[in-house]
Formats: sequence, C-alpha cells, structure tokens
Amino acid sequence: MPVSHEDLLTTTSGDLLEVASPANRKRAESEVSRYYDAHQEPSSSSPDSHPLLDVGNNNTTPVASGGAVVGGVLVGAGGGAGGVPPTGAATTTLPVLQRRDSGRGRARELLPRKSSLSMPTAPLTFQHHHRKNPSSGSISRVHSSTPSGRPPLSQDFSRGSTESTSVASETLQNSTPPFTSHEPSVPGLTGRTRSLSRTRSLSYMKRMEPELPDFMVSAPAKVIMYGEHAVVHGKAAIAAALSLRSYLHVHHLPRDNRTVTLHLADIDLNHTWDIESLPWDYFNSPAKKRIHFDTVTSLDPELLEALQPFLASIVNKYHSAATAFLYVYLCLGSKHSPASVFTLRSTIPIGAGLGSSASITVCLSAALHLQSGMLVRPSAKLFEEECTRQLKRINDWAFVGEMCIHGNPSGVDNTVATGGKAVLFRRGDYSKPPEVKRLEYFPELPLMLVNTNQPRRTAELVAAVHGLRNSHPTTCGLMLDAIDNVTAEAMMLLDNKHFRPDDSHLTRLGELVRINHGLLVSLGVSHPKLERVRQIVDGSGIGWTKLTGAGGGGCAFSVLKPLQMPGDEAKKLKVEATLEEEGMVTYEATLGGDGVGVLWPAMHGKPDERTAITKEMFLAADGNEGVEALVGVKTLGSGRLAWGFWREWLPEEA
Ligand SMILES: Nc1ncnc2c1ncn2[C@@H]1O[C@H](COP(=O)(O)OP(=O)(O)O)[C@@H](O)[C@H]1O
Ligand SMILES: C[C@@](O)(CCOP(=O)(O)O)CC(=O)O
Repeated sequence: MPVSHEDLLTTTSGDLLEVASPANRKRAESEVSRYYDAHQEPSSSSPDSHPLLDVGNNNTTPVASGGAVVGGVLVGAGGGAGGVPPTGAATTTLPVLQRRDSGRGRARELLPRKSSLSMPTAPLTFQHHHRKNPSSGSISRVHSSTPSGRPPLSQDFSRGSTESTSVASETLQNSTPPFTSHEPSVPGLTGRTRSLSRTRSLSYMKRMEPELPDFMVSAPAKVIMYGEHAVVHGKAAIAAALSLRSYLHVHHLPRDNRTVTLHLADIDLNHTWDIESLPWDYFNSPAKKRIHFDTVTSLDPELLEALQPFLASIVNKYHSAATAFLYVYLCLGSKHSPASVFTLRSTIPIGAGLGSSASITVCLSAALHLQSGMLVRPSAKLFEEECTRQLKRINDWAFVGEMCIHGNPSGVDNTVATGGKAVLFRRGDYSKPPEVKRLEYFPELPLMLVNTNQPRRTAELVAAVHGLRNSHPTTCGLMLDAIDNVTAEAMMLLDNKHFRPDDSHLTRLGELVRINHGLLVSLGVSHPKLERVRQIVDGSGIGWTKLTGAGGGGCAFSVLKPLQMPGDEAKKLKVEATLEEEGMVTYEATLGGDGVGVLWPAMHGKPDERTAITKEMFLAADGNEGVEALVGVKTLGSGRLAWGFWREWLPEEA
C-alpha cells in the first residue's frame, strides 16, 4: 500500500523513515546533530540550515531503512529491498581505489578495475554495529578497518575511508568511550597514554577526512520546439529534454582545507576561493538572506556587487558561469560549507541554443542543495509530491543561476533541464511561479538537429527582441501573439495520446514549425547560416526547419517527413553530407529523456565491485564519448546503485 509523503520523515541523509516510530525519530535527531557537528563546528546551529527537512504525521506503513554511514550521512538506497534494519548489523564490501593521483589518459585505461593499475586497489570490509547509546538513546555505528588494520587517511579515498571518518567523528562526539574497540592496537601504549594518543589520532583523522562522499549530478540540454523569445514576453513555449547532458563531479576535501574550487573544464576555467573570505556577511545579513525554499525572481544588485572582487581575476569570456556559481553558492551555503572541488564537463555545445547554461545551472543548484543536506535523494520511496518539491527547489535556484548568465531568462530552459521530458511553459507574471504543463503524451518525432557552429549569446538576442518590441510595440505584439497561436495549435497535436506521426499530423506540426521560424526571422533573430540550413533541408523536400533557442546562429532542427518513397533515404544522406561540407554538425536527436539526476556516491562498476569515479578520471575521459562511457546516465543506467532521477513522469519506474 502506498505511503503518503506526510507519513514520512525526511532526514539529512535523504532517507525517508516512518514518522510514528520512536526509533526512527531518534535516528533522524542523531543525524541532525551529526550534521550540525560536521557543518557548523563548534556546535552552534545556524538558522540558514535545515537539516531536518520535513516532518509529517500519521504513520501507517513501515518503511525500513539502512545503508552505510558516510561522513555523517547515509549512502545507498538505505532501506530499499534488502536494507539493513535500524538496530541490526550489516557487512558491506566495497572495492576502493587507494591512490592519490590517477594521472591523465583515456577513460577506459583509467577504470580502476584490474590489477594493471599502477596503484593498488584493495577491497575494504565494513562492519556496521548499530548500538544504542545508553545515555542519549541515539543509534551509533562503530568500526571500520582496512585490510592492513590501519585507518585510511588519504583525501582521495572513496566511500570506505569516509566511513571511518564518521566512525571517528561519532567517537569524538561521545563522552563515553565507544562500545567496541576495533581500532588498531598500538604496541607499547596502554591506559591513559594510549587513550590520549587515540583521541589525538581520531581528531587528526577527523580533520583529514572529507565530510561527505564525492558525488555527481547531471542535467540535460533542451530543444524549444515552439515559442522561444515569445516566452520571454509572457507567451507559451513547448520544449523537450534532449539526450545531450552536463555532468558535475563534486569532490570533498579534508576538513582542514577551507577552499572551494570551480573547475569548468570545457571552458578552461579553474578558480579556487578561500571559503571563509567570501562575502558571507552580505549574503547572510537578515535583509538579504534567501534560503532553499525561497522563490527568488530577481538578482540583488548589492549582492552581485559584493561578488565582483572575487570574480575580478577571472578573464574567461564565459565568466558569467562563475558568477552564477558564486551567487548560488553564497545563498545556499554558509561559512562552514564543506571544502570541495566542483568539476563540470558537458556534452552540450556551448551557446548553441540547446540550453547549455540552464543545464549547468541545474547541476550546480542540485549539487549545492545536496551538499547542504537540503534535498531528499531520489529513491523508489519518494512520492510524486515529494519529487515535485525536490525538483522545485532545484529549479528555483537554477533559475537564479540562469539570471546571472542571461540577464532575463524566461525559465523554460531550466524547467526542462530540471524535470526532463517535455513541457508547455508560460510565465505571465515574473513575480509569480510559471505555469508548467507536463506533456504526458509527447511523441517520438523524427527530428534532425543541425549546429551551424555560429557563435552567439542568448542575452544579446533577448535584448535585441526587447529593443524591437519597444520601437514597434503593436507590430511586435502581433507577432508574439501569432507565435503564441502557433504554440497553442502545436500543443493540441503534441499533448494528444491519439497523435500519429503519420502524414497528416506530421505535416501540420511541420507547417507550424515553418510558420514559427518565419516569425522569428521577422523578429530579427535568424542568421544567414540558419537560413542556409533551411534552404538545404526544406529545399530538398525532406522536412520543415526552424531555428531553436535564441537564434543568431547556434542550432536549427527539422521535423523530417516519413521516408516513404524510393530515394528518400539517399536525399537525406545527401542533405547531411552537404551540411557537413559547409562546416555544420548534424545530430540524431532523441527528445523527452530524464531531467536532473544524481549519482551518490560517485562510483561505477557492478554492484559488488564498485569503484570510485575520481575527478581525475572524469577529467581524463576522452571527449564527449569518453564522458558518456565513464559516467553517462545511459552507461551507468538508473536504479538503486546508479543514477537516480526525481521522476514526476514515471513514478512507477523510479
Ligand atoms: N560546459 C560549460 N562550461 C562552462 N560554462 C558553460 C558551459 N555551458 C554553458 N556555459 C555557460 O553558459 C553560457 C552560454 O549560455 P547561452 O548563451 O544561454 O547559450 P545556450 O543556448 O547554450 O544556453 C556560457 O557563456 C557559459 O557562461
Ligand atoms: C530566447 C529564449 O526564449 C530561449 C533561449 O534559449 P538558449 O539560451 O539559446 O538555449 C530565452 C528564454 O526563454 O529565456
């Protein structure tokens, strides 16, 4: 029987527990205190943190939970089928990559599965003994050991080593000694001396170990089928998720490191800030403070101003991505945020109309929420309402990032990149949330995507349309209304379970594509290269073409006619060859995939021989194919031990 999300309690670990069970409440409370201990040393809690996200009422159905403690949070599905009962004991064997530097090279050469690696990989066995602390009643876990019996100390250790961090921190928090001594014995040390030495080494371990496991997030590109630009002016647009994606790896540093690094590998931007010197006082002042469930619809110029000294040395032409990162980082984080390295790679062409900026801001927003314990990670236990809530948090803050990059985004791009599949989107009033209708029956369409490779900037094109509208308000207003009509007509076809991609339906969609493109030409956002694509594709009679995104270059797509007549296939191949000869790139586009996903912890391989995906491996992956082969949502699949998605679409499969 399904459990309502109101019956469940969400913990900092992202696990859902039945609310009525006292043991579960205790467990959640102890997670909260561990969370504060890890994030807000010394012990003070701050109002900007929300470690215990939701507390509901009325329990009916038990939802067991288990999983391994990693840096104070639980990892794994933690309580799905086969989960560990809260007071039981479990043994987990994980292979661990024990090396500091994996070096560079092709991704597949780096997969740390075989003994050919220059540094050893070693299996690590953890035993989780769940004990009741007699004084606090909280549940603790003690013991982990490496094969050599030494506690791991390297920052590059994967989950296993982090496990022992949590053991160390738990031990330090307890005034009474731990229940079982599985710690390494130190010859010659006994009694008080030994215990002092143990305390020191535990505190050293605590400082040296990261607070959280490394993890990854990913978000897709999008194609606007109808309504770009008009959507900025309050009209509707239809957009769908595209199979190209951005991937963000989050690596946590030892606790005594107080830096945060943003490495945008595609644009060669790699910058490190000292966390404590960032302008927290501005961002955390009561008048300015915005937190994760706030909906922010405009940027604060004073906060932007406060960031400038920290961005001044970044001369990269794509530096607005760094502004987006810092703005959201300072809003969602605190002086005590864990030291980390954010490494981003994307398979989406940058500035080509496919929503590369939204895809990266969705990744950044999701990662920062996850890092600060403000999201429930996806799992089969999440209900549609809960998924919607998580997605809204991510999307709202991705929109803030988009504002830093675009200036005046409609929000359609980040909405599709967050939720996936396809939507009808309209934002009539910028001070209110947009209307979003999910297109449940969005069909599989025969599309060809063409990148003209003509660079352009969305912000400039959006500003140009604003300028035109100011100088020709009536005419421009009518054109925007006409685009709105096109979108409404297309909607009747695309959100219809009886849609058949046969001649008559496809022809209507195709004609609407052509009309929409003509209106965009009139708004001044086409480009000779986009017109050339249209001439080649539409001229050969194989489909209907329209620019997508902001225009001015970037991408166009064509809805292709069914290949029915002899010679149709040859015509299509000739079109592709001509486009490529002229320096354009063609893609077979798959629309309607998943939105934002999370790989927590960042590991790959079969369930029983999983290895960490390090940031070095991620950086060394060769091109887009290498990235897809190493971390791709298709490669690693989805499920309990792989990419998880907050799916509003297919909750029964989640
Ligand atoms: N892979 C990436 N790495 C770093 N920054 C990126 C990446 N992709 C996009 N961006 C940011 O997004 C901006 C491009 O956004 P935009 O002009 O809206 O084009 P698009 O249509 O691709 O979203 C870049 O200037 C850069 O700031
Ligand atoms: C022109 C616009 O409608 C879409 C821009 O898309 P892109 O940034 O070119 O992917 C702007 C917007 O909706 O924010």
